[in-house]
Amino acid sequence: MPSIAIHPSVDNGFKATDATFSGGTLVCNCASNPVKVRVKGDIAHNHACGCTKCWKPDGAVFSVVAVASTDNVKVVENGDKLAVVDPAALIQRHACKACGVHMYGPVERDHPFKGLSFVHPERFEESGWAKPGFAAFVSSIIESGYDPAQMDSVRTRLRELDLAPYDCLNPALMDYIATWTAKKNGTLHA
Ligand SMILES: N[C@@H](CCC(=O)N[C@@H](CSCO)C(=O)NCC(=O)O)C(=O)O
Ligand SMILES: [Zn+2]
Ligand SMILES: [Zn+2]
Repeated sequence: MPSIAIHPSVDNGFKATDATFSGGTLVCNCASNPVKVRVKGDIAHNHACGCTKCWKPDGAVFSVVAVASTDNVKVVENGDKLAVVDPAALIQRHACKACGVHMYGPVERDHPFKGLSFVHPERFEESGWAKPGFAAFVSSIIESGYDPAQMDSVRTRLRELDLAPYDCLNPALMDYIATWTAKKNGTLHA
């Protein structure tokens, strides 16, 4: 029986990570005049995301998404093709109007992720970026139409791929968010 599809970058074995990867150029899917976004330095917190909002390639059940410092993210070509998908969202996902690929999503609001941009490393021209380390918002795939009866199989497959499944973010990021919140409301002192 074919195994459950998660995302093309992990389904048939992940291409090796390069410890020296230090960023590159994200390119959209347009055959002509593609949008190009330069990311300086490595990405962090790469993960599979099952939420309905993150961009997924055709046929993928999960997106693969990571963060970079917004200071290190620069639109270098055809930025006129970009539009914000949902201006009300925390992550201001800038998508190519022609092909739909999300190119970068800065967080600008007062939030623990302020100053970070969400990017999809599979759009790098270069290889060598780090493999996703966990799976977030797994239950959310049901919101995109996934059969709820298959969720045990999905989580089993994610564990096989070393993508520990969580229905929100992983403990490290949830602790980071809660620490920021506790400091902001004065419960925790810096
Ligand atoms: N069930 C909802 C969840 C959407 C959601 O909260 N997504 C997260 C993770 S995105 C990358 O990890 C999030 O932080 N969203 C903020 C935003 O989208 O602006 C659904 O599936 O839609
Ligand atoms: Zn495009
Ligand atoms: Zn998401």
